[in-house]
Amino acid sequence: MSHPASITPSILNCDVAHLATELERIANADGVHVDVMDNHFVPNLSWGLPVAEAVVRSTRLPVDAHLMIEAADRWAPAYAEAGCQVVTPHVEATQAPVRLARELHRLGAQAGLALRPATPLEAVESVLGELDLLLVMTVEPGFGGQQFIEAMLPKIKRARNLISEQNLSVRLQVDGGVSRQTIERAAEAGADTFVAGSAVYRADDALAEVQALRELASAHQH
Ligand SMILES: O=C(CO)[C@H](O)[C@H](O)COP(=O)(O)O
Ligand SMILES: [Fe+2]
Repeated sequence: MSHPASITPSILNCDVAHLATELERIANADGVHVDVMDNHFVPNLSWGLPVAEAVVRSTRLPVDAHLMIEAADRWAPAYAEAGCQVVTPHVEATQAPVRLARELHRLGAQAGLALRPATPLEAVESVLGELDLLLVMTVEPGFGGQQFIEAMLPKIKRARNLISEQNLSVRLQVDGGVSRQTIERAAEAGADTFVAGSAVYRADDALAEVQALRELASAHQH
């Protein structure tokens, strides 16, 4: 069974000079998605722990940290300590996903795990039971504003099947190119948690955009 559709806007391309105002624009969202990039795991540098802490302090919404960084085992626990509700390192960047998930739980956070588009689901199959959230990337990680990779839809379906077969309640998140044009197909395929960056922040009325995305997703969930 899917969870009710959650919309978690990415603040990657918001106006960081006005962080508090930008967070108010999405006050009706289900969470805030903070993209951490280290210019090694991905060819881009965004921000790290101090900004994640500032976001946690500046919103009442739960914060999910998407860690596009190497040495995830070394750095991910600090995001749990900073008050992020969900911490999502990449499976390609952790040596010990189970130990890391358990460490995140011990620190009071939920444990996520993300997959690059080219990483097969088999990489997480045996550790799904330790997770609260599985993130299937629908763009190559590194930049906002890219086009949704349609070829990820079968992977989302298989991820949903794996979660059901193992009788788990892991959230299935999609991230990258999610908009009114793509969210229905992602929901149909089995996603229940939707990151949308440019679609929300480029809208004149971000609150209305969040609501529209949620309604479209809900209408297409199984
Ligand atoms: O992880 C990411 C990029 O690596 C971002 O979360 C994602 O790109 C959101 O932006 P958009 O909705 O514009 O694609
Ligand atoms: Fe992200």
